[in-house]
Amino acid sequence: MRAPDTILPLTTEALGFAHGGQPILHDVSLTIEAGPPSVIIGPNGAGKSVLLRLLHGLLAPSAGRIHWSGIADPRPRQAMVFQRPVLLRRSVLANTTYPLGLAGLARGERDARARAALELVGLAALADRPARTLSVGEQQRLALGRAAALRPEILFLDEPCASLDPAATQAVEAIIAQLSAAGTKIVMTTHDLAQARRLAGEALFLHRGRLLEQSPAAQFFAHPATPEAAAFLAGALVW
Ligand SMILES: Nc1ncnc2c1ncn2[C@@H]1O[C@H](COP(=O)(O)OP(=O)(O)OP(=O)(O)O)[C@@H](O)[C@H]1O
Repeated sequence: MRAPDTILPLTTEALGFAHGGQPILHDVSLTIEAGPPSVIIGPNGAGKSVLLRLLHGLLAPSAGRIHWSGIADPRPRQAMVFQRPVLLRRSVLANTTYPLGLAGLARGERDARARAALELVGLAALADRPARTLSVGEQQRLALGRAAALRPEILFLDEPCASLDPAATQAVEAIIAQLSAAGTKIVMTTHDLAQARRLAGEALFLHRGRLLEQSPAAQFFAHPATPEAAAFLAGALVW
């Protein structure tokens, strides 16, 4: 049977996550459609990373459900990049081909895809370097290239620029914008409001484990619907 063309939209119904009796996310119902990046924002500890991990399937919900469109297994069609990438003690190229091997691609295809991805993230010239000798910014670009080589339909990014300086952040944002323009659905977290304004097509505002708003970015930033979001946008100390 032919695989469906898309696994989007992604919907959640009353999604909840608790750990050790502590509720962390409550009653999160959202729909993620194809299109420009969906950016999850909110104060530290709001549950942004936990939500991303639930959506990617790394954590199991304690309540509610996650539904992907279509009948295919969504796992091969999604990828995730973490705040601090875990790189193998191998070359930049080998780090990029490794997941392609796990995905079952033939050697020639692995190499071609990996080299194209390294080109995209500006690391083609460093293909033979041990990955762990890269700068922090280069390592994050490698993580993005490695994920992009899998050609996911949806790419989850957890604070992709958390430990980067402005130049490295700009490089990563350019890659994100390029992937998005080429049709990859980006779902990312950030606590950097300026970054959210630059990248977001829509904003999802999380506060103390609840999704208080999901709206088009222009609307959210100009007219937040809740006092919590308004205070957060105004730079008040919100937690
Ligand atoms: N895998 C996990 N299992 C149990 N609890 C977790 C897990 N990951 C995070 N938590 C807890 O869930 C709460 C929300 O954490 P989370 O990392 O999702 O917040 P965040 O909004 O991403 O914050 P930050 O901006 O600081 O990264 C915290 O209290 C954290 O300790």
